[in-house]
Amino acid sequence: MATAVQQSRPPPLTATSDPPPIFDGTTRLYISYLCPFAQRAWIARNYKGLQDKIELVPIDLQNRPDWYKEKVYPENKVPSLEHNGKVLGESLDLITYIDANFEGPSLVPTDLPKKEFAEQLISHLDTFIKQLYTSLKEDPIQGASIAFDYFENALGKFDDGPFFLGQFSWVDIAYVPFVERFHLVFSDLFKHDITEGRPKLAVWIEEVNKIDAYTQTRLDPKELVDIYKKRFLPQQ
Ligand SMILES: N[C@@H](CCC(=O)N[C@@H](CS)C(=O)NCC(=O)O)C(=O)O
Repeated sequence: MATAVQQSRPPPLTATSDPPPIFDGTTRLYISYLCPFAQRAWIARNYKGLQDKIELVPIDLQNRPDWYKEKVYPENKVPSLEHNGKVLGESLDLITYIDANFEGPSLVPTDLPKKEFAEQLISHLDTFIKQLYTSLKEDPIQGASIAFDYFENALGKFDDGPFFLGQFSWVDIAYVPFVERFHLVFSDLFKHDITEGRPKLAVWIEEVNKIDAYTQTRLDPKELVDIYKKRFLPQQ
């Protein structure tokens, strides 16, 4: 696996941090390093090579500054994007917004069959995520099997590359934070390898891990597993 040098991560802003000079014309992406939704927008920003055009502002959600809700984003969630005097939210909207409003390689296909398949996969996201989180409380292997069989099958649709639409796109970005988490969590907590019997998923994971725009956003595996252990297996 290609391992790029980890870019330095600014420390998260907390309840005692001053706000940045909001609406001074700087474009800012507010994230939390732990949030899978924020990770999507962060990957899109990196993939398009916008590191110098979109400033990353990490927030400590457990110790959130009041000014974030009051001055930046009344929804009080991450991610949000401050751009041209406005603040926008919702991770999937932010990926397509960043794609449409900034330079860099395109993330949304124009080819009709791919566009349509992308919509189908994006509308399946809520189901996919729910299946995985529910499985942790019920039957992990069964839940993983339903969620990742769909994934494996979807990867067979286009054969001009290892990703959902052949080439890397916003669909891969939308799914990858959850695959990262559940690949590790199933392996560590339940000794279950989600790639077993799913060769396309195995290649997808391998290929996505060659993309710096993504690897720069990955969580520390130990921290990730600890968070899930505490949340889902409190007795251990
Ligand atoms: N639908 C939103 C979900 C964002 C979201 O739930 N973010 C969480 C962190 S992972 C958050 O900010 N939670 C803070 C809160 O709910 O108070 C998106 O896709 O951007």
